[in-house]
Amino acid sequence: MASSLKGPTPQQHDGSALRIGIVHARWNSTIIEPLLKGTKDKLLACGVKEKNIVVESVPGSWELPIAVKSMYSASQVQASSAGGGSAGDLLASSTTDLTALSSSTASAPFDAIIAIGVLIKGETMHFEYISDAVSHGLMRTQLDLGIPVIFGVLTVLNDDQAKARAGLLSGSHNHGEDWGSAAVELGVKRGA
Ligand SMILES: O=c1[nH]c(NC[C@H](O)[C@H](O)[C@H](O)CO)c([N+](=O)[O-])c(=O)[nH]1
Repeated sequence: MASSLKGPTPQQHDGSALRIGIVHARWNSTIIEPLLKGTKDKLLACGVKEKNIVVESVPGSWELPIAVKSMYSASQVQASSAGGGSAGDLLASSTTDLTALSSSTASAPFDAIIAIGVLIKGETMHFEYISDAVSHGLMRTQLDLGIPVIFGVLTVLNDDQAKARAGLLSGSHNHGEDWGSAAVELGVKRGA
């Protein structure tokens, strides 16, 4: 694969005080799983504590914006009722369904939320409509809520493009790593 000028220039930031949410779709799970692993591994490498990473899943990418909003809102409600508290040691890391969030996740505000999905072009216009709606929905959610929402949605034209961006092909890069870095950077800068 020819080398490209494209790609982020990540910065080094200390994520040890951050609380990060991850919401991922279950569609195309053979691509979702390595993306999720790459994201989590990068968060841990940046010092984010395992117990401060909360993971939830939804059926597909269409549900990501509302799931991000629900994750944010549930943590805000719990944080206010529990008297706030730092991101510190208040959380149990768990892979929970969205409905379980309000009961199972301890209270502390999120510093950033990462939305992960994989949209692969099919025969119809379904791909275009979902891609457009989800990208605009996630952008609106972060601006409305004032919390960084990292765009971790692949919109690809075929399976090989998806595999390449999940780091599954020889010499390919797992884009989840970039999303983890972005979440830490924005989380740190937001709290600065
Ligand atoms: O995450 C995805 N959801 C997809 N559809 C499901 C959609 O996101 C919703 O979950 C569903 O429409 C129910 O609301 C996809 N396709 O249809 O191709 C896809 O490629 N990726």
